[in-house]
Amino acid sequence: MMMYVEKPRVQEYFTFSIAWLLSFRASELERILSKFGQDTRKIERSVLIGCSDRREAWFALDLSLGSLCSSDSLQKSEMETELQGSFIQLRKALFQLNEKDTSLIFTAQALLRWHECHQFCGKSGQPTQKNVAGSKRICPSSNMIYYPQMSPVVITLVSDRTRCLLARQSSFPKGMYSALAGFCDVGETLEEAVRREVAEEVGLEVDSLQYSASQHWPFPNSSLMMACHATVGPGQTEIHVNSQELETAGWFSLEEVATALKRKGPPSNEQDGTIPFWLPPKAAIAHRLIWEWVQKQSSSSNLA
Ligand SMILES: NC(=O)C1=CN([C@@H]2O[C@H](COP(=O)(O)OP(=O)(O)OC[C@H]3O[C@@H](n4cnc5c(N)ncnc54)[C@H](OP(=O)(O)O)[C@@H]3O)[C@@H](O)[C@H]2O)C=CC1
Ligand SMILES: [Mg+2]
Repeated sequence: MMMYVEKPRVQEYFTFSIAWLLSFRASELERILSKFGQDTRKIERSVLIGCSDRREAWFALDLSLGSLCSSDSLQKSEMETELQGSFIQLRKALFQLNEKDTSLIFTAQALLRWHECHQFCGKSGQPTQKNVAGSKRICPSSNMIYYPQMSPVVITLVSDRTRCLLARQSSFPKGMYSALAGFCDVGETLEEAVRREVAEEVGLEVDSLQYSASQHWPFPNSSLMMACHATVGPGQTEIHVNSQELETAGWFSLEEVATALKRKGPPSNEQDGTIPFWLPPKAAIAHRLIWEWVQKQSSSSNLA
């Protein structure tokens, strides 16, 4: 993926690097596209993702190898040399990006993927056309207008007031645990979705819940993550893991969670070959929920 900044007259472009985003002017991007045998009109596929403090409009363009050049690794390394950066999987980049860049890249990823998957009108079957900003697609044949969609998702950190419940899906990186998450069903409120998801995934009945914060999340498609803290009553802590949804789940103490929170990214194996458990990066709202819980528990244990 590559991003660029558009000023009223001058354009600059960004590309993913290992630790930062690089910027290029429009003329430079045109040169790069030409050099790699690409049609410079591909710039029209870019989407508006934000604007700088100096009121420069920022656009993003997908330069991933699948969309731009053949998958041969020579092209990839040539492009990395040309751009003086490195392609990196977006999820891995989350451990290195700051909050502002993460938000820009999440928007870019979500919008670019949405356009890629909504090329045709569901009513007429005809091709749809992107507007300049990329905020919608229009079908000239049926006049249908399509706007980018987001799915509402609840994410809940359940606590029994002394421990918190963390779980892992088999698709998570080895050793990583997170809070419980799930898509809201049509017709559900946020509160109903939290209660249903917690009951479905670990068989617990939530007795109180408190909203914390929200986050846009672009994996695998655009979601609006709504994060909550929930508690279960004493004597209501027996977990029944739904093995179709989760690999495992368990209660963790304040000390265990506080230690895991200090680990930055996947830790190395212990001497016996096991991996100490670790938590999602700061860019994920799960991290915030867990951090908030640690803060609250620490201050109440200091008061005790
Ligand atoms: N930012 C963060 O901190 C975190 C974000 N997440 C995100 O939360 C999201 C939900 O978590 P997850 O546990 O997977 O959700 P669920 O527990 O709801 O399980 C996923 C299943 O829900 C069904 N489903 C219902 N509606 C949708 C929809 N709109 N899109 C896709 N699947 C749907 C699918 O089932 P079927 O196959 O039967 O159709 C899918 O396999 C994920 O996108 C995940 O990346 C998760 C944890 C942390
Ligand atoms: Mg889930």
